[in-house]
Amino acid sequence: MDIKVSHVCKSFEKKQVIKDISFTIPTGEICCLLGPSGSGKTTMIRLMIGAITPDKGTIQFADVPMPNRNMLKKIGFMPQNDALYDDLSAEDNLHFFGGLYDLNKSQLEKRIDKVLTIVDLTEHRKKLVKNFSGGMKKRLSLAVSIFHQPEVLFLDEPTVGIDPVLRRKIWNQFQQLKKSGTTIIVSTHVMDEVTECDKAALIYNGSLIQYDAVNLLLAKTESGRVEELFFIASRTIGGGDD
Ligand SMILES: Nc1ncnc2c1ncn2[C@@H]1O[C@H](COP(=O)(O)OP(=O)(O)OP(=O)(O)O)[C@@H](O)[C@H]1O
Repeated sequence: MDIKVSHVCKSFEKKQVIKDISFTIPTGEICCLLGPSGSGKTTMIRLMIGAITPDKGTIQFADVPMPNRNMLKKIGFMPQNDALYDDLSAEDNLHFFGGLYDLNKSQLEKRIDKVLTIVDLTEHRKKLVKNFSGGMKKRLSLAVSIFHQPEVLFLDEPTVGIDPVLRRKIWNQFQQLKKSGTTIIVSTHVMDEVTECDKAALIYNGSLIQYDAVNLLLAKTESGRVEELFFIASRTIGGGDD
C-alpha cells in the first residue's frame, strides 16, 4: 500500500508548520522522517494517520484519500510518549488494547503470546509496567502498535532516550517487521538512524528539503553524513525551533 503525500500544508494559529510537502512511500519500505526538534515530524505523522487534516493538499493510502475509517484498521501507531497503563502488567495492557479488536478469547491469547515474543518481553509479561525500564516500555508500546498486524506502522521517535544496545534491539525488530511486509514510517532526530532506512524525508523548518533513497542522499554529501544536507539547508532557508 503506497502512501502518497501531495502538496500538504498545515498551520497552527497562523504559523505554518508544514509547507507544501509532497512525497511517496512505496509499500514494504522503511522511510524515516528526519529533522531537528520542532521541524514538523510529529505533525506530518499526525496528518498521515488522519489524526489532523491538512489545510491544503491530500494524503492517499493506495489511492484511498485519508482520513478513512477502513484504512485505520490497517495502520499501527506508536506515539512518542508511551500510552500504557502503569498499574497493569505487560500482559494485562495487551489484554486491554487487544480487547479493542474483534478477536475471540483464544485468538486474543495467541496474539498476546506472539507479540510478546516479537518484542522479547515474554519473561516479563507478569511484571507491572511501572517497574519497567524505558526500553521495556518502548518495546511494549511497539507490541501494542503491531497487535492487529498493521500493513503500515508509524513510529514517532521510538528510540528517544534509549541506550545504544537497546536501540540496536529495537531496530532489529523493525527490520523483522519490514521482512514480514510491513511498511514503516519512523520519525527521528538521530541522524545515524538514517542508515537503517530505505528512504529518508529530511524535514527542516516545516519544509521537505530532500527525499530520496538513503544511499543516494548520502552520495550527495562530501562527508558521507546526512547532517551536511541540513547545514546546507540552514544556510539557504533559515533556522528551525532550536
Ligand atoms: N497542536 C499544536 N498547536 C500549535 N502548535 C503546534 C501544535 N503541534 C505542533 N505545533 C508546532 O508545530 C511545530 C512542529 O512541531 P512537531 O511536534 O511536529 O515537530 P517535531 O519535529 O516532531 O519535534 P520533536 O522532535 O521535538 O517532537 C512546532 O513549532 C510546534 O510548536
